[in-house]
Amino acid sequence: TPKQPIPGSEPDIAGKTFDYIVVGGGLTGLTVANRLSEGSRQSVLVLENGYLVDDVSTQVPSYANSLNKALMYNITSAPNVNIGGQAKPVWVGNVVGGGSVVNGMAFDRASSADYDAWEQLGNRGWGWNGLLPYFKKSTTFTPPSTENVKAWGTTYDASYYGTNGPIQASFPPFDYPDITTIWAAYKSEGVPLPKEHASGNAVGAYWIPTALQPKTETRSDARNGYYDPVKSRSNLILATGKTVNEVLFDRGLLTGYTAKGVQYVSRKDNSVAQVYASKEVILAAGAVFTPQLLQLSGFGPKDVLSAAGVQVKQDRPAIGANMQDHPNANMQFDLKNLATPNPFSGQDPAFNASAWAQYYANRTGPITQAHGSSLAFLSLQTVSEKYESIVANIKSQNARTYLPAVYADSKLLAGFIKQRDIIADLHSRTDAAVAEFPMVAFGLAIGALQRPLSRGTVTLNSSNKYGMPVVQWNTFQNPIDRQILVEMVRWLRQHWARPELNKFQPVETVPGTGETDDEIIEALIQTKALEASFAHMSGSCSMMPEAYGGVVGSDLLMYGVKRLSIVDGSIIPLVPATHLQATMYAVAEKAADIIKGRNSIPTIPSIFNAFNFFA
Ligand SMILES: Cc1cc2nc3c(=O)[nH]c(=O)nc-3n(C[C@H](O)[C@H](O)[C@H](O)COP(=O)(O)OP(=O)(O)OC[C@H]3O[C@@H](n4cnc5c(N)ncnc54)[C@H](O)[C@@H]3O)c2cc1C
Repeated sequence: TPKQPIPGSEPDIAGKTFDYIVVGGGLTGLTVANRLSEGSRQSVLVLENGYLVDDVSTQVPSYANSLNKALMYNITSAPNVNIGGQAKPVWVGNVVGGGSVVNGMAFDRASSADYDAWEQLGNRGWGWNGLLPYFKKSTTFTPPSTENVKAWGTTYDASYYGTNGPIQASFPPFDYPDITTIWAAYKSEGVPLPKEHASGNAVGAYWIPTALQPKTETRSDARNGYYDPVKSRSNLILATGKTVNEVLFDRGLLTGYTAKGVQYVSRKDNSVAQVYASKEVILAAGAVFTPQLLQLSGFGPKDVLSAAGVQVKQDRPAIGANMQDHPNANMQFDLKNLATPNPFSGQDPAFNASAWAQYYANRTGPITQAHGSSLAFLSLQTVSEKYESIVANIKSQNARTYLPAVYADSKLLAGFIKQRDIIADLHSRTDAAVAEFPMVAFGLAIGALQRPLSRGTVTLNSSNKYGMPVVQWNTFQNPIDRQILVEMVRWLRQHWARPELNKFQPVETVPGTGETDDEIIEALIQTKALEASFAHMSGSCSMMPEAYGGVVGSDLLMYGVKRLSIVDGSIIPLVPATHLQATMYAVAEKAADIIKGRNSIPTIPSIFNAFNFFA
């Protein structure tokens, strides 16, 4: 059971002014705060809703195999008619470190094509080449041990990783024996086997590191990587248990809206206070709460704001649109003859006790493992013989048909059409993945769709604007997403019928039935095996040109206002085919450089500034 959170000290911040205010002390917020407070010249305040939590559930890798609900928000999505009216949990960390403290610890990247797509969407400098230095800067890589390589055949190329970044990427000194059999099936299947997925070629079956501190075999996260080592800096203040509920603006006749600070509620006593930023307010509240905060502040679709009783400052349909994730089918196979140990061995109290004793004695054994180190990300060509017709259908669809109502906005629609063209291209290629199949040593066979065409929304709750926002993924609104997921189910069925896996005598139990597309989807719905999310919410305040429905530009400044930037998962314009954390560390590192760069320019005398001569 997690220990009670530590409220920490209550810094005296109310009414004060800082150079930067960072809203959200999660993965990206702590990364940016660390870098901006380097050199002790700039003051940085981080306001985080959660608390500092130190306990076994946040540190020991095997805990990452279950959901740490105590440290997450309690949110359920809106019901979705396309998945049988089901509402799904929305997983977001509510703790200092955010998602990095509760996530599954998988530490991987997408292919270069996924990031180059961001640049193609009009974001100069945000392609693979622009991000690679920041992937490196954020990370320290420790290669797998010689024994590990010998036992499992782990491959890697250290040159694509960093050597002294705050986040530790390493390999647990353990895997289950059956993983070798699972790998044998992939190898004989003829899928690509890249030596190192982090090279920009992340298509095929490959080994990935875990966000894991190799000396202690404990979680490496934004809290212990980016905050703890610098928390004594006098110019960096973290205030926990603070819920920011409004960005405050000055409004000048000629200058428009300029962010000047934020308002927050202290969870301890419900008191309300304001703090001010002289340089920038930086939003890092994540893809669910950043759009909510902007809408609470008067920026968003005007019907949504009005319905919730928020005065509209700017009608901005794009804020809360373009939301993406990785919807997935959780198939299950009953497997016989699992080797020992296997992921169920921990149910035996004696085995469990010895595993913990081994972990405490020498940091080895099953407790060191989170979700494992083996993944398969495959292209559409590998997954489906119908790939050509699927791509043709994407191109010939009327783009507006399968989008939420807010896409009546012509800019949002233009952005979607541009994204759709890129998706069609990536779906037709072999150097970008469309499907993830995590490799595990038991019968859970997940297929996660990597580049959906359906678009979700995050909007204020009209009956309680300060309550949890309405998250609607609109999973499968676009029938092509559904079709590809069905093809992935078929691919998994063929995979489990392979001779290399015969020893398990696999019997599909979930969904267990279904031959046609409709039958498969219906069976997945009935068995509650369809999930809307891989906890990879992104895109809800996208970085794109304004003409494409972007909310921030490639400088991360929000359009239409001044001194307000966004650095979290909401800026991802097109969700990449990967788990998100390594990407978000790189994004936040790059964001910090951009923000530092623009604020080190000598200040223009205010008289000129007021008239916007140099803007
Ligand atoms: C259960 C789970 C499993 C995951 N598994 C993996 C994985 O295995 N590998 C991987 O690569 N990625 C994984 N991820 C995804 C990854 O952790 C996220 O993409 C990443 O944390 C996003 O970073 P962020 O900074 O955008 O948001 P977050 O890390 O979520 O940070 C946002 C922070 O803002 C705070 N906040 C929100 N609203 C307010 C407000 N109004 N006022 C003050 N503070 C606020 C939140 O409490 C939170 O701490 C997982 C995520 C989850 C939740």
